Amino acid sequence: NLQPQYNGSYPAATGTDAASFAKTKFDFVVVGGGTAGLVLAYRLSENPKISVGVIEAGQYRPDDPLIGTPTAGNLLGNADIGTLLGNPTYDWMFQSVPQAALNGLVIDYPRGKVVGGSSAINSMIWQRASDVDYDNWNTVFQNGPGWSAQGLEPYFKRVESWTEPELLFPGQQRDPALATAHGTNGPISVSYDTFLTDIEVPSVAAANSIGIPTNSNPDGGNETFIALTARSVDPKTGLRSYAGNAYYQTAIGRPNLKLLSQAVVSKINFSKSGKSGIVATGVNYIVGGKTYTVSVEKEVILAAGSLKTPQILELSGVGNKTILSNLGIDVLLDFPQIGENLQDHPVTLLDFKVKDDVLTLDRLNYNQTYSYEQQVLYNTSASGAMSYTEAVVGPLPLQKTVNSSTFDAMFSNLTATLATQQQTPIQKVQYAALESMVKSGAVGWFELTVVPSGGVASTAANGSNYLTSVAIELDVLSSPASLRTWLCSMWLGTSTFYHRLTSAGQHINSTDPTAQPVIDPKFLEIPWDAEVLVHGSQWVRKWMQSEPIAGLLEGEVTPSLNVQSDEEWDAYVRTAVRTTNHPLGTTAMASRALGGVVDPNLKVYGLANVRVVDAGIIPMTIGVAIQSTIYAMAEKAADLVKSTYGI
Ligand SMILES: Cc1cc2nc3c(=O)[nH]c(=O)nc-3n(C[C@H](O)[C@H](O)[C@H](O)COP(=O)(O)OP(=O)(O)OC[C@H]3O[C@@H](n4cnc5c(N)ncnc54)[C@H](O)[C@@H]3O)c2cc1C
Repeated sequence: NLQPQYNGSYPAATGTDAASFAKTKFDFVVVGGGTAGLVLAYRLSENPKISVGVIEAGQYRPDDPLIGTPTAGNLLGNADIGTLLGNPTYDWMFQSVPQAALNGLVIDYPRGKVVGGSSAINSMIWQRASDVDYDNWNTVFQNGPGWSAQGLEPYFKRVESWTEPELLFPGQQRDPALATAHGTNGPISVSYDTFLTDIEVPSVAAANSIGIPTNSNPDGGNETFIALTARSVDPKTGLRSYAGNAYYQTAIGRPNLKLLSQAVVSKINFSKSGKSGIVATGVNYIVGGKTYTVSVEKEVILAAGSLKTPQILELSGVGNKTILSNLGIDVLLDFPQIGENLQDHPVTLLDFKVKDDVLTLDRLNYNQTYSYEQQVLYNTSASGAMSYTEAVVGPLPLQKTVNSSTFDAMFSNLTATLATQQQTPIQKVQYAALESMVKSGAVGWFELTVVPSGGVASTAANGSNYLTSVAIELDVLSSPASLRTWLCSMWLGTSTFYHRLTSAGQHINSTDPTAQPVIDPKFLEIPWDAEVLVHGSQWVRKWMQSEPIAGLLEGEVTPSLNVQSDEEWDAYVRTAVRTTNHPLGTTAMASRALGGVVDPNLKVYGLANVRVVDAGIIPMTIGVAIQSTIYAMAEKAADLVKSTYGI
């Protein structure tokens, strides 16, 4: 059985405590030691004259094998060493409110609660979106050319230490442009799987056989089609490379950087309005039931994630005045857009039983000899099944998965739906951008992924092998329509992502800073979203029925071939939707006129010295998984802060 390799004790000390932290003079206080927060902490504290304090609710767990070992915490949900998701040591374990369009289904929202944040618990897929997604931040959301594909490119590179792939998928060429797209000197190690199960290559070949080509350079500005995806794993050690070890641990000795773990920030304190807005003077945080206050000389940087940063603003009196007044919170700044515009990538899973002699990761769970051999291999050479992360991703243009009459019918339904909706200014431009993107066929609308194990969409029978295919909607219209989807596979499984335009949001309904906010992604409230998932799931079935993957499968388990008509698929999809864990947009970076919350310098409108740097600032879903984008944004944010103060 898999055993943890670490014999130290948790939580590890970070060299400060609640009382001494409160007495320290900080130029910057970063709220949230997660993905973006630790990039800021690392970069700002490069200057020894600048003092940086980070407050993180979770524990500091360096060298934790559950975080470090790629297959341990996520894929092997039933491994003896435990799981990351659904484990309160690592996960806030949020849940959505019952979803009206999903017959009251409640969606689990895992979020990292540990030094490193969600980068410590995520699936490590490392993708960059098509240029148009970033260019929209400049043109559509009016943030200026610095926020464009070209403006962000140096920051994507600054994050990465990229190693080229050893293995190639069917149809993949060695493209020198893939290397040019990546950086080689940054903190995060970016590499490719060196171990594959028996599932990936036949899956890619099957996609090729039904008209989906392999993209040899998905990171060079065009994300579309099937590719060998990069991952945030150090190829030398086989360990997850994340904000905790790549950024924080390498800066931990700096005397001007202090990180207080296991402390929950409850509010920002403000003084009277200055010339450029209301001035933050510091933050309150709670440790062991006691509230402490730390003051700040220059800025408070909120990096608590898209589901927590709005909560802290609202608890501090900055938000929708009706919500705040109802809770007895003094309103400092009425700002109804805070916590709105929640967007996410929904996903639907299909799973398939795989023939007994075909290798999937299930073997690690039911065959102790194999599991032991693989652990030895991992410990001695950082390779083998324990080093695996999902390798096959494919953001597909909608036109590749539905025929032109279905495409046209979907659009006329969408137009009819939108005609009945009142759209906010930001939703209007989001919809226009999404319409133009989907029609161009230049971006993925749903993404397929193959997960070579079971137990995700249905309960795995012991000793059997599975694959789950995932259909993820990528571009979703939040408040009226969801447009883009991601399809994945793993026992070969399927999931879906999308760009959404619904008045989805997340707000407080309690003054307790430890209470979870009300999270309402409003999944599938726009019929378009359900249609995308239905057609995406149907496409995944067709894919899995194509050779050479079909020959490895015993058959479809979930939803099963009993589901055939569009109506049956629709009913299935509404029971099966989950999140792919990419909530964003709740403090959108956009012009004030559009209803943005932060300006292009990431400063909250109306506040003199509070910035937000986390997934919440992304104004609209992008066509890929979002971690590399968040790291790049945070690197750029550090430059913006430095240039503000000439440091
Ligand atoms: C299960 C899962 C799988 C994912 N898989 C992938 C993937 O494969 N590829 C990909 O690209 N993306 C993936 N993502 C998404 C990606 O990891 C996240 O979007 C990204 O890490 C979020 O970064 P962030 O800085 O916005 O927030 P986070 O990294 O979540 O950081 C927020 C931090 O703030 C802390 N915090 C919150 N509130 C408070 C408070 N009041 N006081 C003190 N601290 C607080 C939190 O504990 C946390 O550490 C996944 C996410 C999850 C959860």
